[in-house]
Amino acid sequence: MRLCRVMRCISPSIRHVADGDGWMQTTSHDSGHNVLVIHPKIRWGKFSPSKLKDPQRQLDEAVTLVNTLPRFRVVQSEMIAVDYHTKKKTIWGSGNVRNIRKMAAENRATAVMVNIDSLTPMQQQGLYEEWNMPVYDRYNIVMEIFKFYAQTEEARLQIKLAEIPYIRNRLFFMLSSPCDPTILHVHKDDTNRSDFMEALRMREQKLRKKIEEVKAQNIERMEKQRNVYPLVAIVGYTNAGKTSLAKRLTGAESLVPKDRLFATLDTTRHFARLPSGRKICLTDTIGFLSDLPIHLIDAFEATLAHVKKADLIIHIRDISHPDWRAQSEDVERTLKSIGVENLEEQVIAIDNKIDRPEADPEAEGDMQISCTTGEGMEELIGEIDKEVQIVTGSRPITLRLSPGSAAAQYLYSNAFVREQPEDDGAGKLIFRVIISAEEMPFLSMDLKCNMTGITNLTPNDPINFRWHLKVEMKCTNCGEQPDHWQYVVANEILDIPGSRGEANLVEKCKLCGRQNTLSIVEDSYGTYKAEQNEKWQPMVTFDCRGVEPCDFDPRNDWVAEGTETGTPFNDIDLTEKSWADYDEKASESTEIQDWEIRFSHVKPPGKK
Ligand SMILES: Nc1nc2c(ncn2[C@@H]2O[C@H](COP(=O)(O)OP(=O)(O)OP(=O)(O)O)[C@@H](O)[C@H]2O)c(=O)[nH]1
Ligand SMILES: [Mg+2]
Repeated sequence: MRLCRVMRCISPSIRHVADGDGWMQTTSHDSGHNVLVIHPKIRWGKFSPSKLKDPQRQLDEAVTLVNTLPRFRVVQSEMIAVDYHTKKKTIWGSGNVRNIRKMAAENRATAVMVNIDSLTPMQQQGLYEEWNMPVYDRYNIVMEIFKFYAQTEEARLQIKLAEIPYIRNRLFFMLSSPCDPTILHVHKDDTNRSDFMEALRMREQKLRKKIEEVKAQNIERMEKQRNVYPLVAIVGYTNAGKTSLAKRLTGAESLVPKDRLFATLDTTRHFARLPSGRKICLTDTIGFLSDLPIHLIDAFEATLAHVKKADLIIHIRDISHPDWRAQSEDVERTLKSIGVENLEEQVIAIDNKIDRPEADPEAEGDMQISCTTGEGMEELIGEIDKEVQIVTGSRPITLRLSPGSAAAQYLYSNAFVREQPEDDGAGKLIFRVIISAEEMPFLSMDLKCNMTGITNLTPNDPINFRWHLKVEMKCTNCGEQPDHWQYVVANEILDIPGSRGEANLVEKCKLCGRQNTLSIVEDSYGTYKAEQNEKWQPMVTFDCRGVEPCDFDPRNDWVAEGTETGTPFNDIDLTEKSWADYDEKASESTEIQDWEIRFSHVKPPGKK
């Protein structure tokens, strides 16, 4: 009788399949269900669970997952043993299948959740026929949660992509075994296309393209930010305390920890200042969960790009959870699957919730904390500071600088100065700071060219020479690209508006209003020497704050001398970035070719 009812809906459904393209996964969180949750506990064999995973905890987690959905309510949960594996069409033998049907009826359940990562369409159909009610797996429930709670466009796109392999697999199944698609949690929207597989492929392609764009934007934003701040990502099993930790470290009001699985579905960025004065960009991320199909993680690639690209990853573990070891393994496995290769070096493991009586005293993470009481937080911040210094290659250095110099102001305004600088008694201050090469405000302009018959190429009068540069804004608030040439002259000194400092170039950012400056470092001029021909050689050093040169136009007024003869060449024109002449004394031609410029960070002049 039940079978007949199912069969009656097969033919129209299959016609739909052949006609339409707009296949979607159904969402049931609007209508809701009374759910019977069954965990198939594998008794023995190679598919029996890892010793770290307690089946009762797995069942408890499934109950929490289902109850996370607003209109879903677990009415009963049971563990029912199964031999060897869960691959049979109805998972259990007929006796257990009958018992589950009875249990569902007694508890007035309207749906059953079988706690395995994903049921095959054949199992979903087989169990539906046995129980005559929708059958969910872990994947279905997680997708329902994601769909209900996703807030941003990025999360929604990723969810849509994650559905596609599921829908494709169901549609293939329906071609050979027609059934009501809603049994398999798919339905069709109103659009009609005959080549539905092709339509699905097109949809996947479009989504992938959009997600690639989002990912590229995320990476670009991160790379830009990384130029300024080290990136620290917080990861962990869902509900471990990631958001709580991010809130503790940054004080961000917008972060609201919740006692709910997958409370965070989108990556958010926040800033924190470490004791060394270094500012870091901290990301709170989506939680991990065991036994999820890999394509679901793949689909969240754009969001997880923040983790992959992080300089340091904090893995927070809820050690008050009885299964924290298994959860920790799941997180490490997921990190590896998204391409984090060097867990030992890149990740610090933090044990959270030590205030709870259930906290495992034998947990052996790198540090122990409680986000609720704040215990261990100071040590953790010190550890993050130390790790960030290591990963960014920062080290303590001593600088002797003039009090009003641009470099001294750079150190102050970027909070590198943590202790009062000492007066050296000769008008300079001695700064002791922790800084990485990338954060140095000094940029060397290096030249590589091929010179024939000449040496000691240099501007004719370096301190009055016009260094024509394209200057890029580096202030964090915007990313203005340069479109014009401007020049700096060492002898032309400008006041920095609103400060007592001076610089050779002052540029106010049109977008953020910040005064950015560039100065030529005194006596930093180099000459291009024949002995190092075709090798990078420094020509001048710039002190940059908020701006950086990215191109140089040599123009004219350069000098050099014959390599063997010392013949002076006093008016070399490099407008074409090449030059040719003749050295009478040596009876040979002289040339400059293959002109190339690069800018590289260097140690500050005056470093002790
Ligand atoms: N007792 C105690 N509770 C904590 C601690 N840290 C976090 N919590 C609680 O644990 C729950 C989950 O915290 P969240 O910070 O939202 O966890 P999450 O890892 O961001 O969770 P998802 O975003 O859902 O993956 C909240 O109710 C927190 O108040 C702690 O150290 N001790
Ligand atoms: Mg969270």
